[in-house]
Amino acid sequence: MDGLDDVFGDLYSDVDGVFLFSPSGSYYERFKAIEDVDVVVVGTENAVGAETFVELPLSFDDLTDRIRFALEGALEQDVIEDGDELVCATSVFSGETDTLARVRADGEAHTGIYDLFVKSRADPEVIKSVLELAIELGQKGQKGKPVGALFVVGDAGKVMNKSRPLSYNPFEKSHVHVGDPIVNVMLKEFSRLDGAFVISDAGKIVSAYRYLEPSAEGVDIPKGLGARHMAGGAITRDTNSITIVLSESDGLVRAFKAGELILEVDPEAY
Ligand SMILES: Nc1ncnc2c1ncn2[C@@H]1O[C@H](COP(=O)(O)OP(=O)(O)OP(=O)(O)O)[C@@H](O)[C@H]1O
Ligand SMILES: [Mn+2]
Repeated sequence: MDGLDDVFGDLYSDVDGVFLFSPSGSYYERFKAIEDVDVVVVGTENAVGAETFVELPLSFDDLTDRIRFALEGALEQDVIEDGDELVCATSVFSGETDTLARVRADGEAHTGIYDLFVKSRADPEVIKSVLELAIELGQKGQKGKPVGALFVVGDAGKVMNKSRPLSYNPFEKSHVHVGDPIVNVMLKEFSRLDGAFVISDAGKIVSAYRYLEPSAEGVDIPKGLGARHMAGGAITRDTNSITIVLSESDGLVRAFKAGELILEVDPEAY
């Protein structure tokens, strides 16, 4: 008859690697001593001085986001390979390791979440705030009606040079930042109106109502998307910005980087 060890042991039997999320030093040392196991430490910092480390831009409250990010980062750094079976040891409740998840690395399932945060100029916290805001806008709309929005994040000086005002900029003399609850209300209100929001690397709202005029040459965005998405994609090739676009027509939130669509999120499924 099986004991619990046998049954739960299936979770970590025959794995190609172990991902330890923010382990304590002593916990990590115990794993290091085990033969034939590749240990990857994942966290916002490499506190244990691990040889193999994948850095998280944020700790990701959502467990699936946390693991997805680690997998994409590890694949990107060639720490693991497509098809590898992995066990992730992380904390959901206690701050200490209390959860195991077995996952398979799938190169095809690439969401772009790692590229979006780690390989961008803007502060990862700022990108996360804007992404969350767009998702929230997509879920709720503006007074119940679907709404579209375009946020350009990072390299704001250059973005301003590649755009022109459609109207008076309500953020002209203000020093407000994304993430601040009041600002989120303002951004939602202004999202009813035309044009793009321009946000600096550090999250300062530089402008609303910008009409983007990037060169669209060579930009390859999926067919069927209109002017907002074309401009949103193209500006990220002309500048070092990333864009987060909420579509009024299909309700999806998309992120563009270097002229390419790299992340697509359905706010309803989030
Ligand atoms: N170059 C641009 N810069 C900033 N905003 C733009 C630009 N082009 C279009 N927009 C904004 O996008 C809005 C929608 O335009 P359009 O329908 O062509 O885009 P779309 O990509 O189909 O977006 P949606 O899926 O939301 O309909 C416009 O009303 C305008 O506010
Ligand atoms: Mn449209």
